[in-house]
Amino acid sequence: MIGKGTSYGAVSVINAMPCGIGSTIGITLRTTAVFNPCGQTRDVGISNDPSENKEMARICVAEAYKAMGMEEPEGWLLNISSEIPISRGLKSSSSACNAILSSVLLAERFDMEKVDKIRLGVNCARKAKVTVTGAFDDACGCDLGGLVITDNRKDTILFHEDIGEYDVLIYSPKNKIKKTGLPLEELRKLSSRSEKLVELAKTDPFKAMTENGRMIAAVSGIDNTIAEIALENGALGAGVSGSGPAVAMILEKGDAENFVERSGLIGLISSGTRGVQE
Ligand SMILES: Nc1ncnc2c1ncn2[C@@H]1O[C@H](COP(=O)(O)OP(=O)(O)OP(=O)(O)O)[C@@H](O)[C@H]1O
Ligand SMILES: O=C(O)C1=C[C@@H](O)[C@@H](O)[C@H](O)C1
Repeated sequence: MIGKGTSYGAVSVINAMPCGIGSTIGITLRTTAVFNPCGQTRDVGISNDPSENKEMARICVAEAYKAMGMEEPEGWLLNISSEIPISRGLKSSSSACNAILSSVLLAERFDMEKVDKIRLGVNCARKAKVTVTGAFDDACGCDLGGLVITDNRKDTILFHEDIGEYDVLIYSPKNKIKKTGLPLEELRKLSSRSEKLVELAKTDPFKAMTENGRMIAAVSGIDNTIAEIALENGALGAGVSGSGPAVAMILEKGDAENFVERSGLIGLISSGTRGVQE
């Protein structure tokens, strides 16, 4: 049977690299994976970025079969298609892990608890070395929606709540930032400042997002000017997402079009918050 899995994107409220606790807001950008166990070769296609590395996708398929206690078939076809640009800080790898695992489990008609599937995806990302902490915060934001705060050292959810509907605009430059070569030592020095944002995120996630973005941008040498322009023009929160270079902006529902006119910012990706999914 052919299996089709779907997951979504997320933007950062707190980057987990400094203190191990991270937070995200789920957004509506979508990733789809279609898995077909057939033939004699194992082929991966990433439609939105064909030259990207396929190792993580292969690991997801192998780990899904291991988790099901089944032998991986000799041949299969996997195609992933995503609205999320890769390696910009927009949780593309987490979303892809979730969608790929869902597609394989569905193809084999195998039931797995949602959070167990998310944890399996996080371990695939670790194995593929595309993450620093495992990014359980990102993976939960992508699959569960709403606002999540997680402890990535234990892969546990500390907080999960709906935040209502907002427009989300994203500035996603052409350059990619990979997980190798990040200033991890400098980022870890932000640990106590980052811990203070955890309580703030529960009551004012947009302010936490703004503060986090300023902190991460300063230490990583990423340009946060777009976020400051967005805030001057009425964004409720704005900042570098993940390790960048993308900048996410949260706006009142229905304000995106006027915001673009007011701010003069162009070439933004348009999305919205995604409500809590059980
Ligand atoms: N849509 C996708 N399909 C298949 N593999 C993907 C996809 N997105 C990411 N990957 C895998 O993850 C790697 C990129 O991981 P990286 O962590 O840099 O991206 P990201 O998840 O977009 O970034 P961030 O964690 O900062 O949000 C790619 O080289 C590829 O192996
Ligand atoms: O690779 C990681 O561990 C992470 C990547 C970024 O998206 C961060 O925002 C996230 O909190 C942790």
